Amino acid sequence: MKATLILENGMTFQGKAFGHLDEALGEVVFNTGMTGYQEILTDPSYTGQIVTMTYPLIGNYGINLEDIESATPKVKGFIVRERAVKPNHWRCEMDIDGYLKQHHIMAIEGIDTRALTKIIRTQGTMKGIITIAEIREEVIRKRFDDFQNNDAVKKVTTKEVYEIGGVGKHIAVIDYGIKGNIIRSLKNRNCRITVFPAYSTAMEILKINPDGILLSNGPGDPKDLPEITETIKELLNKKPVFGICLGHQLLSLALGGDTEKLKFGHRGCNHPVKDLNNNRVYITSQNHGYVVKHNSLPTDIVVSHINLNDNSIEGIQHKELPIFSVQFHPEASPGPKENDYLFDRFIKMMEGDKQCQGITA
Ligand SMILES: NC(=O)CC[C@H](N)C(=O)O
Repeated sequence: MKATLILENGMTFQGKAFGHLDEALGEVVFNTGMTGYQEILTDPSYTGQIVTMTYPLIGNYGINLEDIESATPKVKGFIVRERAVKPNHWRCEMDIDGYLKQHHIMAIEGIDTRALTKIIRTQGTMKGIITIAEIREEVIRKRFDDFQNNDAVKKVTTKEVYEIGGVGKHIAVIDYGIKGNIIRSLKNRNCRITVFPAYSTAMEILKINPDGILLSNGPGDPKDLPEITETIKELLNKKPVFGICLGHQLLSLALGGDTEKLKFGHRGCNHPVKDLNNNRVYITSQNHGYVVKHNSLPTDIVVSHINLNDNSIEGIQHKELPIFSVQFHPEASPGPKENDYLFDRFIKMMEGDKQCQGITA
């Protein structure tokens, strides 16, 4: 069945529908990962976004029910150059078409994703619609004008507090739309984990007397979450804090910093980041559209990580207190696993290891 991708700038692309045959409206972003489409589809940080994959063949190893980052796909829509119709892998349980159909996610294939990515890179991230219908110009305009994504965290956060047993450090994890591998990374380190809904109060969180607090990744603009930022302010100074992606952005706002939107974001598995603690360059997994602004942070905070592609801030650390955060994904999934040393750093920090606590530049 024919389908059209309509961009906010008026450009259209013709392709073929797959997955749920209907319509999807969202912010069009691109991901440069060559593999990892399952993890990408199910990463809650993509809530409200239509993801286009720059790698030209998607779906070739099919879908299994292990490599998922949350129970269901969270992308609003999916764009590929070519969909593999006959997946082949020993763990493959179904094909991508059936999977997206089952979860009502609209997708389009046959799109020149290279041209589309170039448009986004030059003009910036913009909204888009994928549809099998003919929609009138005014209706399209109205849909774009009405589109909002500021309640995305509310949609994906856990509704209830839940606990995962363990004999190690007790971590209060605040779920803004958490990826499964963050939990697995803590579990692998024997942590006892209590997961809280995004809008939990500082009192509720501190009541369990955790050894440390992890602020998770999540969708949307951190500035749409002033209440959460206030809660984080109340947590600072009380417990060691580790923030990842949205958690890093919210922590930065709570510390008095500022964030802004990147032109087209960072989404992929091979972004070079320098850890200024040890001067090593790591290859990181990324998925974000917002970033902490340079020179916006108070003097007791140092920039600990820098993106080597565009020099943007990739991590911060408090000079005195056990507080640090990164913009990229130490839990990988998809992408290189070489950054999971940061979970070890968090554990050491909770054990009172001062060396992990702030760099003196
Ligand atoms: N992965 C994330 O946590 C993304 C953070 C935020 N939603 C952004 O796009 O910048």
